Amino acid sequence: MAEEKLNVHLIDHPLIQHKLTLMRQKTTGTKDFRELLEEISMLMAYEITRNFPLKDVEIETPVAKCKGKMLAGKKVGVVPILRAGLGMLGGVVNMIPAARVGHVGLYRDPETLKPVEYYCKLPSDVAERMLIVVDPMLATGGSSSAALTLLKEKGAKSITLMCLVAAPEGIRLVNEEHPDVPIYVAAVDDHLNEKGYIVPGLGDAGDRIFGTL
Ligand SMILES: O=P(O)(O)OC[C@H]1O[C@H](OP(=O)(O)OP(=O)(O)O)[C@H](O)[C@@H]1O
Ligand SMILES: O=c1cc[nH]c(=O)[nH]1
Ligand SMILES: [Mg+2]
Repeated sequence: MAEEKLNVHLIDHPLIQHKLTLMRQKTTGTKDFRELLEEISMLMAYEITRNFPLKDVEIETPVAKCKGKMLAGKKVGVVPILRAGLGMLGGVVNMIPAARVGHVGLYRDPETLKPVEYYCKLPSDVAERMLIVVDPMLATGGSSSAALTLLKEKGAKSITLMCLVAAPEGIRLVNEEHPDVPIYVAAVDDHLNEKGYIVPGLGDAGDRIFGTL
């Protein structure tokens, strides 16, 4: 992938790599898996928001008046892709507590690997918000791409996609269908297997988060 010009950013902070390795291990149970995903999501949100614009404000401390900085610009919306995206929601909202939350429900048909939509509820001002779409797994890219298409149909203009583990196939598809959407990932894995699972990946994220294995 390295030589291609792709709209993808790897967030490979040592804490994230360590926690992701723990998540990948098949012996890691639901409680730890969920906690680690929330912690990584917080760290990724911290990185994604690094270039958020600031404005000067005048404040008064208990000691003196002074100038400070506060976030300026567009308000944020976080959109988890159900179910597994819910595992990343808490971490992002911890970092951006004023964010509104929309939900897009999609599952991947196990035979065709195509996304099937079953739910959509978004903030009414979605066109004015900077949306962060979260889903731990970007495999074929079908689910994320369908979610981005749906959000654009509903008026979204500014979207970032944040995934934990991606396959090169998924990055390529989302880049092709949504070149305007930057993708942030904690790892780019090797390939997809014949069932569309990311290799080495971490298995079925939704099942590991919710204990439905
Ligand atoms: O890139 P793709 O090939 O579309 O695969 C990735 C999708 O598959 C998983 O969801 P799943 O269908 O397992 O639903 P779930 O979150 O309800 O478990 C995952 O959370 C993504 O949404
Ligand atoms: O590896 C994969 C691929 C799709 N969905 C998952 O949860 N894991
Ligand atoms: Mg699943």
